Amino acid sequence: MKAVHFGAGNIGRGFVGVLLHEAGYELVFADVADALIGQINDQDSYVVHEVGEGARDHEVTGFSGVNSASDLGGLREQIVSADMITTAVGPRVLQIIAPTIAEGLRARAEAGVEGRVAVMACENAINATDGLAEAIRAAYPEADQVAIFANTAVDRIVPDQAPGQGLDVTVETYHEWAVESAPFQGQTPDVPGITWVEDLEPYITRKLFTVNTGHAATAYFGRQAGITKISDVLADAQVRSQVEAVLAETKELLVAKFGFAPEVQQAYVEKIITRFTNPHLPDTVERVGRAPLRKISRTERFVGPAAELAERGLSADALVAAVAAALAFDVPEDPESAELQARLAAARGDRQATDALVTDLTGIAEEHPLFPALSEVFAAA
Ligand SMILES: NC(=O)c1ccc[n+]([C@@H]2O[C@H](COP(=O)([O-])OP(=O)(O)OC[C@H]3O[C@@H](n4cnc5c(N)ncnc54)[C@H](O)[C@@H]3O)[C@@H](O)[C@H]2O)c1
Ligand SMILES: O=P(O)(O)OC[C@@H](O)[C@@H](O)[C@H](O)[C@H](O)CO
Repeated sequence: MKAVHFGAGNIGRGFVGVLLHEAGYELVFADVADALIGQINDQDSYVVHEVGEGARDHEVTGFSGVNSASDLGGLREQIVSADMITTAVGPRVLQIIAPTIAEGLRARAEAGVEGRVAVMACENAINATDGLAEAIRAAYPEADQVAIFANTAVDRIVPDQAPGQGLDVTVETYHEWAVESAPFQGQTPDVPGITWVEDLEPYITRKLFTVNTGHAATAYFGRQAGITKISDVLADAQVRSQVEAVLAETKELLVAKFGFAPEVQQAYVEKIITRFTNPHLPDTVERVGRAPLRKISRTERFVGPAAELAERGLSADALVAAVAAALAFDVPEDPESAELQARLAAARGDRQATDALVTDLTGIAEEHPLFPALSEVFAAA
């Protein structure tokens, strides 16, 4: 069995790669980072080091790399003979890789390969595979004849890796990979690390609006407090209470929307806070806060739940405070942070312009009940 995995970064090597290797898959990493692909092809193995309680090392072997920008022929060949295609490239990159996957699927159909290849986007976004599938179908309308598309939710904290570590990856012990089973019609691939679920929506929404909402709030409030390491941030009593207030709001929504028992959701929140405070995990507010434009967008971890709370007449004050902290995320090396700061600077002092920015960046229109609160924080930014 062979899996082609797009994105040989933290989650690619430290999560999807190791679970597929342990399920017996040969791995082909596709990435645009030439030096990384060179390293992958030079090495026979790498190690995934878990840190924290119950940690152990996992050796990954049986992999190769293909440069998906410069070796389109090689990539196409790999897709023709793959049993699975996974991605961990970032939600906004899916549109970029879709035409390449479409080409591979077309070649697969032309070669008459039997069996459909499973395509699963492993990104922090609701229904990421649906978006990828739509873009693939736009380039190759017969894609469903050769591929099965399934949405997933992936959860494992994998920080940026220290330079000089080669391909080895340091990760937390915890991991969860939930995938919707329905598209496979009873024939789900045999991957012991995957939890198959009939309805993914509660899983992915709860993951995004608890783990990622809490994580991003920790990063933005933590950076404002001048703290760099994620595990240090929650030792600050004020930041901790801000993060807890944010998670109390998303808890209220998740309990009301999906019927999770309040005590079960509270236990989930507490477990997640323990994961954030793992002192052995070298994670930073800059990594966790990366791409703030994506993180304050309409369906994402702050505005997504805040909008639904406001529509239900419930408070979203803590989430709005987290958006305010996100607007203060000024990290010039992060392209989205640089763009955010430039756009805020251009609008500053002009209420019409800052209000227009609210709608442009968060997708919240003037008539929405969340608009007045967002209007205030954008005007103050
Ligand atoms: N790191 C985590 O803790 C974590 C956990 C769960 C989910 N995720 C999600 O996984 C995805 C990847 O995150 P990450 O932390 O591994 O990021 P990363 O930056 O470590 O890895 C992304 C990789 O994608 C590659 N890439 C970029 N554009 C590409 C393209 N056009 N074609 C092929 N490869 C391309 C990059 O070169 C890089 O190697 C994101 O959606 C993220 O939200 C991350
Ligand atoms: O990857 P992002 O940028 O969507 O979010 C940053 C972190 O919150 C994220 O990578 C978490 O570590 C991960 O989602 C945990 O499962």
